[in-house]
Amino acid sequence: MPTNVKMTNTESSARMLTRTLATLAGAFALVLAAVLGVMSAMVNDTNQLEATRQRDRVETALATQVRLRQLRFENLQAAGVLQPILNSLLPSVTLQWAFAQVSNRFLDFDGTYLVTASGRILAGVLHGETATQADYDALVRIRPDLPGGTAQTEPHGIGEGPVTARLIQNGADTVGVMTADLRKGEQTGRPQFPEAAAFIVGYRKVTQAQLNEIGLRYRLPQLAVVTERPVNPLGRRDIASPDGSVNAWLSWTPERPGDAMIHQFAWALGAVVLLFVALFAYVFHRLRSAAQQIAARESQIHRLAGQDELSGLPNRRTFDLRLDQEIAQLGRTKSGLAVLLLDLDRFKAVNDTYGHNAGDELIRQAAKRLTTVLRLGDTVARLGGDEFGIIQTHMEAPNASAVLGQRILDALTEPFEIGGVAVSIGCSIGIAHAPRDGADRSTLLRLADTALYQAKNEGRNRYSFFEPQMNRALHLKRMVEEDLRNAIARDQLLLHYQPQVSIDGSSIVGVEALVRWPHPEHGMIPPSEFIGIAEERGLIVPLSEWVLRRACEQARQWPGIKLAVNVSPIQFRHKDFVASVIRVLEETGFDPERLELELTEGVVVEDADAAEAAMMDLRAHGVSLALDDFGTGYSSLIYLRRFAFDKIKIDRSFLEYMEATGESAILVHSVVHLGRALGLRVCAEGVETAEQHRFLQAIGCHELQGFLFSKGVPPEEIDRLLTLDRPFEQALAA
Ligand SMILES: Nc1nc2c(ncn2[C@@H]2O[C@@H]3COP(=O)(O)O[C@H]4[C@@H](O)[C@H](n5cnc6c(=O)[nH]c(N)nc65)O[C@@H]4COP(=O)(O)O[C@H]3[C@H]2O)c(=O)[nH]1
Repeated sequence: MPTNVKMTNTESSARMLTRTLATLAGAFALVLAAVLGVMSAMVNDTNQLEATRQRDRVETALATQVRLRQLRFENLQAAGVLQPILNSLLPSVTLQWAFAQVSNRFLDFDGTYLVTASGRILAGVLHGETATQADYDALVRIRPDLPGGTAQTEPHGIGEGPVTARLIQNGADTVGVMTADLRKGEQTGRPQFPEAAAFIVGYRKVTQAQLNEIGLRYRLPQLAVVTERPVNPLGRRDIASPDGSVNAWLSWTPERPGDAMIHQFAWALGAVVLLFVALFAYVFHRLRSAAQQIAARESQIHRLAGQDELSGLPNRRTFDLRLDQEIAQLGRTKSGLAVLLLDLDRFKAVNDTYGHNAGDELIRQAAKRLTTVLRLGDTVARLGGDEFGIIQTHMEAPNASAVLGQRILDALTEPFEIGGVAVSIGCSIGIAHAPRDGADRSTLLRLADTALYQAKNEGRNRYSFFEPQMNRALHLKRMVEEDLRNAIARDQLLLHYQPQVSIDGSSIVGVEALVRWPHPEHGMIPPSEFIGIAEERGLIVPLSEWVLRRACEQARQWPGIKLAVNVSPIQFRHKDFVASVIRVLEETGFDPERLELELTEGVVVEDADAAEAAMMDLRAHGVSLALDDFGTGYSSLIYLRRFAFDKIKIDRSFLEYMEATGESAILVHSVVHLGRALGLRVCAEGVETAEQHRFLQAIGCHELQGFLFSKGVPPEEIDRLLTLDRPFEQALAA
């Protein structure tokens, strides 16, 4: 929000505190985030490193298994056990026997085969028994790169040199298949001929017991073969199926030393965070109390200096002192002085709409403008809220305060820019003169206040001078207000009802409730004299609720006709208005379809959106709406279209002048046509003559109301009229 006025010290202290705290909180959050970030990175790195190591250990474990077998071969060769089998062309029975000895004693496979390079078995042992070519061929189907298989490649897999192995998933079984190439290494000197033994092929089914043992030895927790792919790539190793696809995995649970570390140090970390929080809370507390002390001292200084903190203007105390001083000077100079009391119009609306900061800014800007319109020696003070006081001194010319009043109005009606929004307000000013109206402070202030009240009543955005009759009028109003309050509380008001009649005058289609106040001393007071006061003095809401409740109770006994009730704009704008109507309808059991609320244009002019919402709400509950006094205000077509009234009531002033001026007749004619075109019912008010009746009937008006048929009458009279067949026959015949 742009601010042209210097910030007060209280504000600067508060802002300083907020900024310091924000910086502190930011630094704290940064340090904490950095510590947590570093720790998390460390934990991740450690976990990752260990997982990679584990992965390597799996490969080592598998390679070691192969290396173990290779060593055995080397030992067998070194011991000369293999030579006789390989070099001599033994008869097959002898070869089988010799090979069985070797494989049983030195090789721990489920099946072992001595095969030629083309895959023919020379000897074989399967589970301790003699194996056949078919047994070997079954193994070749699992691993086609074995001698005699369809794959063209050399046997390969885990391990280097003559002995290699592979893990294969065959159905539900995991099998380790190993080949030892007898042609490599020691055997290279051996004579080669096609049917010579070229490979020893062994296979073994992998069991969980073996995996457990390997897992234990190589620190690979839960090492197992699984058929569901483990998510963590560092916790699995593919096991290919014979066709090359991968549907099984060697899986283990990677160890997470980083997590273990964090668990171990969690308490220490918690303690550090707690320490930081405690430190932050302590600094926060110290800073806040320091700022509060500064603010309290500053405001004390302001008060002692007689200054209003928000606006920077003198405060009420200074204003009073200066006024006393100026009044004391009056006798010595010939010139008078004026006291101006000023209220900002619509200040509350700005505060409510844009918030308190906007309200404060408005006060500051208004204060600044006020100081610019004053002459040297005059005083402007902020008396509280949106109220300002001005002492105008050295008034040689009697109209000087009118000139100042106008200057103030001009200055304050210029739009203000608040938070980038142009805000228009106005002000009301009450002026009292000394010594003419009074010569002491309290009298002058009271009279200026009376004049201010008058200015507001006359429609705001104006200045009023105090005049002696204002006192009397005010006194009268206060008296009426008091009496009216009592009359409502003691149920002393009455309702009269004026019939609304069908266009041919034959029957009553509705009644309009009209409030009456039989005053014990002043007799019957008409509503035109007290509704305004009730609106001004905040009595309209209880009064209206009383009227609606009583009308609903009494009209319950008149089935089939409408009940029209007047609604004051102030009452309508009350936030609980719709709720109170619905509540009264429920409590009295009155049919909402029979209730018609008469609204004036004033209702919709000020806040059209809120009015529309309330009207929709009422209509949704079945209540109908009539636009009263049509023709006296804006008579805007827009209202008729937008607000979906059910009925318009042509103001009685039109009928009054109809006979005198042809123009009124044309207007009435037009309004009836307009109403009909918009699909509304049209009721003419103030029908006093049979001629008016005939005219309205001829132009297509729907309903009539007026003294020709009946005045507002007590409910008993409506009872009687409703029993008659053609209640107004006589009146119409006259
Ligand atoms: N000269 C003449 N006058 C006629 C004729 N027909 C009706 N009137 C008068 O015109 C007024 C019609 O009410 P309104 O326009 O709503 O005007 C009403 C309405 O605005 C207000 N009012 C009355 N009762 C209530 C109420 O309960 N609540 C509120 N908010 N306002 C009310 O006071 C106004 C005046 O009410 P009333 O004095 O009862 O005056 C009534 C009625 O007596 C006629 O043919 N000739």
